[in-house]
Amino acid sequence: MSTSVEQVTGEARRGRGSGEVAAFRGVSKHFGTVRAVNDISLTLHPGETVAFLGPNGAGKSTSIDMLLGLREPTSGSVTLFGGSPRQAILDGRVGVMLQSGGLMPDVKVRELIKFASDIHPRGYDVDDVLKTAGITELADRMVDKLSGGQEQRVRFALATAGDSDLIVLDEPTTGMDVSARHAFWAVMRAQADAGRTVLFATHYLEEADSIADRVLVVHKGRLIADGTAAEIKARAGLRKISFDLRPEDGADLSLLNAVPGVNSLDVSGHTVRINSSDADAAVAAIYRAGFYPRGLEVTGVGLEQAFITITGEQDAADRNTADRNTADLTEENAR
Ligand SMILES: Nc1ncnc2c1ncn2[C@@H]1O[C@H](COP(=O)(O)OP(=O)(O)OP(=O)(O)O)[C@@H](O)[C@H]1O
Repeated sequence: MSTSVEQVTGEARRGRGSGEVAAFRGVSKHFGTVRAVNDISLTLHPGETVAFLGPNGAGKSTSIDMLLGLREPTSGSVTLFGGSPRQAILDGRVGVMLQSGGLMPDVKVRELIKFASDIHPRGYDVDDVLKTAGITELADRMVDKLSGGQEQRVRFALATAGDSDLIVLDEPTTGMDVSARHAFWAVMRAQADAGRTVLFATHYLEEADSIADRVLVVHKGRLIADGTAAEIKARAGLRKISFDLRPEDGADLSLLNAVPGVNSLDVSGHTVRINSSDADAAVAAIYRAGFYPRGLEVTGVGLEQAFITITGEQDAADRNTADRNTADLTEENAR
């Protein structure tokens, strides 16, 4: 089953503000022959928490750079709050946490945040920012003596300071330990509950699944899915079937290879796990083949499996197109 942006779309915006925070209109960005971003159109609405997912090199950072006016599109347009990204940033409407960019050294955390407040168009209370980000205990530490995870938390504090309308985070939890991540997402939820729009790129799919109310999947520069995590999981069309087989039931495991709709099959000890695109047919076939499955469970797959399926389908579709083009060319040359 192939999944298109049109199929997985729209529903994520239910109940959200109808205004426009950001808009990409037919945006492409090429670096020489590399099509880093390829004809992306999308709108972010007020109050959405949006996860931006994609394999390495998919075009997430390039898209974020264009959203923030750090790079110009090769074609198409990007607007923030109906105007230019640069203007929105000058107006203090955007809080940002990027992957790169060091913090100012030789100052204490409190001094750094005070300095950032002094130059921020909206200004803010330093103690409030420290408290909100949960880093009050780091206030008197030297910035260049922070651990990687602590530095991430300070960068996050700067991104959330200033009551901006949009917070953009590029892989914000990289380098954070489990408890720091939990604390981080608790703060993020509060930010989203306060009505701020949050866009974050991540490779941690379980974070996207539990935090985001809208998920964008980019692959090879194209937007290939846009919906809630539940919609994307459902559209991947997969169910997970698991059961145990006892040796005394005398099952011939090779018969499992003939079960229809099997996307992946894993037999470990007596436990069988199947990812299936047609769980009903698969379960019926398992019984028909004479198996006696114990503790049979059919559940939905996680966002990670859905992500692998959707990006894999896109790769297969691209290969088919390339094969067709080669065949057409060969035919043309033969004429
Ligand atoms: N300045 C540049 N010059 C040339 N190619 C670039 C440049 N910046 C990015 N690219 C290429 O554009 C593509 C998209 O890169 P991008 O950094 O946007 O991906 P990403 O989705 O953020 O990846 P990751 O998850 O690895 O951070 C990649 O093929 C990358 O090599």
